[in-house]
Amino acid sequence: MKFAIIQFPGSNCDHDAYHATRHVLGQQAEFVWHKETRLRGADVVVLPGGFSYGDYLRTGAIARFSPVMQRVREFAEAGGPVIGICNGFQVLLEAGFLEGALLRNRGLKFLCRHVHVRVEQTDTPFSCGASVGQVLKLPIAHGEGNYHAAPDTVAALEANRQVVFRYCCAAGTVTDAGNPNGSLNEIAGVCNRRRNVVGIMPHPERACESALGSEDGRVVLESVVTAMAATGAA
Ligand SMILES: NC(=O)CC[C@H](N)C(=O)O
Repeated sequence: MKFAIIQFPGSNCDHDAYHATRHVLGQQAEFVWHKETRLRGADVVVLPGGFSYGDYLRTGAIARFSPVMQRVREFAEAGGPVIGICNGFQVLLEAGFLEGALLRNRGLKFLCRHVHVRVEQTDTPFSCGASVGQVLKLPIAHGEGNYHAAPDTVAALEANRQVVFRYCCAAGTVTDAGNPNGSLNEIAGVCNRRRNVVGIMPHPERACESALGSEDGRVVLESVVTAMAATGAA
């Protein structure tokens, strides 16, 4: 199975995503420069974390215009699995693949530490290997991770079960104490209505080996390998 890892100018978690998919999961992985207009037969698209275009204007606001994004849109519209991690999540929101926005963190500080998220939904390609209520210890590294949306949008996301990951405390209780950045409803990750596009603020690709302090992120990437194998893509 092949992962396409999109590289924007300023991406800095592209190599983490490559390492996790290629070396930890043992899958094929290829970098795809943002100016390219093909995805090289990829089965999964990863928009990695970083500071695309230096986070100028707004995070993800310039990257959404990169030529490759048209191809990513077609891929997603055809049902292909797409995950945006951190800055990738920001790009997906700016590009309108997902609803809402990521504001400056409550407290206005860049946060770099481990947090816990609870898996809320398992019928997405990036969570199908987990169980509902499973708690994952994952690192965050962001200045703009404060998920926000209009009240009716948040209500619709909840009603449609599009909140896939929620910040929680280590025991799995969802409270403000486990919310690092002020996100509404403790939202750490959402999916689109079709459920094939997922955005997540913490970094599962940086939590795939015990040497990094957690292997809990593996289930996110392994899920899509299992999901695609079931379709015959592997
Ligand atoms: N790790 C990242 O992807 C950084 C995210 C983003 N540019 C921010 O600081 O909000």
